Order: sequence, then structure tokens, then C-alpha cells
Amino acid sequence: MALFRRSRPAGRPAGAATGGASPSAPSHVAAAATADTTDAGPVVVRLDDVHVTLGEREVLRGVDLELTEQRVGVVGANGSGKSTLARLLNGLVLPTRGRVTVGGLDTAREGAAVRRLVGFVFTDPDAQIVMPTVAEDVAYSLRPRRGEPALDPEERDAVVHAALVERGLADHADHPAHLLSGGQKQLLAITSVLVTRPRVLVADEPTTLLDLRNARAVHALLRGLEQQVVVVTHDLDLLDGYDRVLVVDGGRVVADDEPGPAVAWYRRAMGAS
Ligand SMILES: Nc1ncnc2c1ncn2[C@@H]1O[C@H](COP(=O)(O)OP(=O)(O)OP(=O)(O)O)[C@@H](O)[C@H]1O
Repeated sequence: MALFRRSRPAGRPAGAATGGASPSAPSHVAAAATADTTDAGPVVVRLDDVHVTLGEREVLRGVDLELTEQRVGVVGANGSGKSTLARLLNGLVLPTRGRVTVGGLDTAREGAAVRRLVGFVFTDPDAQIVMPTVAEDVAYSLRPRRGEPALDPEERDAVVHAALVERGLADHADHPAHLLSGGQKQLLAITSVLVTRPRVLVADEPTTLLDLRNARAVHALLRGLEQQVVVVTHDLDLLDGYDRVLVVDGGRVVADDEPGPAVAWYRRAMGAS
């Protein structure tokens, strides 16, 4: 792919809630999630000359970005480096060269604090559902972290219940998580991430395993969140209304624009229009 002129507009600033009130998190969770940045304004995600080598292969090659928008989409061909880029944002992958910061926190040195700010949703919810029942899985996210007091069980259960009600999963609270449908599992995985109230949510192809109706439901959920959202997807139509779309190719961000021009450029580059 040829490099695309980077004409990214400023985009709508993040910070303003777009609806979808979150269940109230216990005070220590909320405090942990916001301890490292000011509450006002967006969390600034910065990548400075980031290179990532995995095995013998340089998967990302000199990525510079500053993300502050409420809704950012990431698209690109298979193997282009999208997942690697997404995983950098909460320290699941660290740069081989360069630096990634979130709210001023360096992912390489302050990974735990970064992960309180940035929640991550995987493609396959089975990869992130860890407890036997639906309610237990959400409660697991509220376990005390190092140096923090454990939650009062009643308070924890109330937070879990509110989160399940909000996502339409309350009737399944005591059901085995592995018996949920694919769409319900992804909702559970997202609920378990959101219950800790991250300020940024990164989702790596969260709808790839879902049918059209569930895919749309998950995208609608992501759209309505108060958090900043960065979503990797092959589902180009669902990026309508996003603030910014990045096109990744060969380990570089080759286009960076509003959804209309970025997606049109990507379709042309893929020979699909
Ligand atoms: N641990 C690893 N060791 C070696 N190479 C890896 C490793 N992880 C990923 N890669 C390679 O890095 C490249 C980019 O992978 P990545 O998963 O970021 O791509 P992607 O754009 O998300 O692809 P897809 O759309 O298929 O999910 C791929 O060629 C992949 O094979």
C-alpha cells in the first residue's frame, strides 16, 4: 500500500459522556482507575516512534500517534499489525524501541497503573472469562489489588448485580459462564472489564466471532460507553460516526482520518471498491 497523506482532523474531543451510565464502582476501584490522570478531559494515549519486534519479525515499524478521541477505529489487512498496536495500549505488548504512555504513565514501567486506566477486550471471550459462573466472573474483576483493601462482600455483590442488570445479564447471574451464547459471553467479558471503570477500553475484533445481530449489539454497546474506546475491526460499516479511523499496513499507520475518507481509502487499497 502507498502511504496516504495524513489529513486527520482534530476530531471530537473525548471526555463528554455519550450515554450508557456505568454501574457505580466501589470507591477504591474508581479511585484506582483515575489516580494517575486528572478527571477533566481525555486520557492522552501517546506512541512515540514505536517499533515492535516479535520473534524475527518487525511487526510495528515507527508508529507515532496521539489518541484523545472518544471513538477510534483501527482497520487493516490480516497480519498488518493491528492487534499488536492494540495490545501496546495497555502494556500487553511492550515496545522494542520507542515509548507508549497513557495518561503520562509509561506502559513499560508502570504497567499495573496503565491497566487500571485501560481495559482490554479480546476477540474470543473464552480467553478472558475465568470463573465458573457469570456473577463470579464479574466479581473476580473486583478482587483486591496489591496494597488495596478487600471490598465488603455486600458492596461487591451490589456492584456486580448493577453491572449485570445494565448489560441484561442479571437473569444469568448464577449460570455457568461457559453455557452462555457467544454474544452473551462477549457481553460478560465486556462487563467484567467495565466493572473496574477503566477510562479507556481497547477491543480487539470483539465482534469477529459473533453473528450479525450480536455484532451490532456489541458495537452499539461500545458506541454508548462513557469511556474512550479504541476498537480493532474488519467490520468497516460499524465505524460510521467514529471520530477517527487508523489504517494499518505493514506495521505502519498508513492512513489516519475521519471514517469516511479513511475507510474509502482502505477499500480502494484493498481493491474492494
Ligand atoms: N509472538 C509472535 N511471534 C512472531 N510473530 C508474531 C507474533 N505475534 C504476531 N506475530 C506476527 O505479527 C504480524 C502482525 O500480527 P497482528 O496480530 O498484530 O496482526 P493483525 O493486523 O491484528 O492481524 P489479523 O487481522 O489477522 O488479526 C503477523 O504477521 C503475525 O504473524
